[in-house]
Amino acid sequence: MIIDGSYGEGGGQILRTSLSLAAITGKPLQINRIRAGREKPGLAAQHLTAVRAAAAICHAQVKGDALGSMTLEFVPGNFVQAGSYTFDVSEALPGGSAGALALVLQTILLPLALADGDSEVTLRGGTHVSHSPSITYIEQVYLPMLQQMGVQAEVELKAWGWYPRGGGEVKLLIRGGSISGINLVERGDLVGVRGLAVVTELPSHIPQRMAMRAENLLREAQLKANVQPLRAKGVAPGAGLFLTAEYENTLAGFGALGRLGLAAETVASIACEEMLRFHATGAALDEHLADQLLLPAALASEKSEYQVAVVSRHLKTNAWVIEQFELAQVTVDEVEKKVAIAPVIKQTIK
Ligand SMILES: Nc1ncnc2c1ncn2[C@@H]1O[C@H](COP(=O)(O)OP(=O)(O)OP(=O)(O)O)[C@@H](O)[C@H]1O
Repeated sequence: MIIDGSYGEGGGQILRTSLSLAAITGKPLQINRIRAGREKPGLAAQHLTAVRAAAAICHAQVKGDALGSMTLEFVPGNFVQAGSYTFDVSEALPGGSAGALALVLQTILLPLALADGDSEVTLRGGTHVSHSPSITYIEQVYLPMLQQMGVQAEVELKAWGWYPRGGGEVKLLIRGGSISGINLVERGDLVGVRGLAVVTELPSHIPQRMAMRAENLLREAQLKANVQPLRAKGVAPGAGLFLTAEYENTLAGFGALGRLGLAAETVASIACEEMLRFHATGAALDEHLADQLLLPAALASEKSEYQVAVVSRHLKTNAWVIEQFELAQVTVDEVEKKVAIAPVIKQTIK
């Protein structure tokens, strides 16, 4: 299988989806022009860790696994082995890295979820960093939605890791099994919004102010909201506000990260505005879950269909990668914003 890493979005997701699918199907993979669409193309610490993690679970032989590399050859050695693994993003870069460990987690989760046996994975790196799912999103939104598809996995946050220091840690438990399809065309009524306003190594008035502003903004919009302030220990200062909207049939997640010079109230309003924008669309899935559920849906034993808030370039690019592996037919209706996934060749899995 030869994949053009510059296709569409031209980002890291093409690499990660290809790695997951190569591990699952056992198909040798060559990927060229990796992250050609990005300012600093090639493998960064997070991507290199994902390559090493995917290789470890299926004993792959790898060429091109170096920082900045734009080509990779990945030849799986055997079927994915459930077991105990540790992957550390900071080891991929001299001086450490806050690369998003959620993206490494997503690369190996489905291969391990389809393997025989249970796995326990320790991941170290950034837990809450921009342009990636936070571990709070993984815990509150992504894994519970996967659970609706029969995937049994849970994550525990052991240490917070923010940009630029990283130093976070999570433990992931996965029970091997199969994946079922999902139908999420109707999201149902809003049950409520819950949130976490968190800081590490910063004064307690910051999470309190974030939580209060978020609750006020959401209540002004007539939404039931409960946002908990939390002051935790960490290796460095960090702050963020994370919201989960629970609807009758689905979950959606939003967040904003604090930084020096950004008022606590502003962090809260950025996350709330994102949530309210999504709520107004009436859609079942948030923009990010929309591209992230494609892969489990393609690996499921039934068809899936869902309605999304935004048909993003990430979504269309991920659909293209999945189709290259001939595992599923993905139909994206850009007018109705509906995505239909019909898995095709089951015998290539396992
Ligand atoms: N706020 C967020 N919440 C949940 N998921 C997110 C969020 N921001 C980004 N994501 C998800 O993170 C993934 C990012 O993929 P992308 O291809 O941009 O890769 P990347 O490895 O971060 O690399 P690159 O630097 O190449 O962009 C996508 O699945 C996207 O939906």
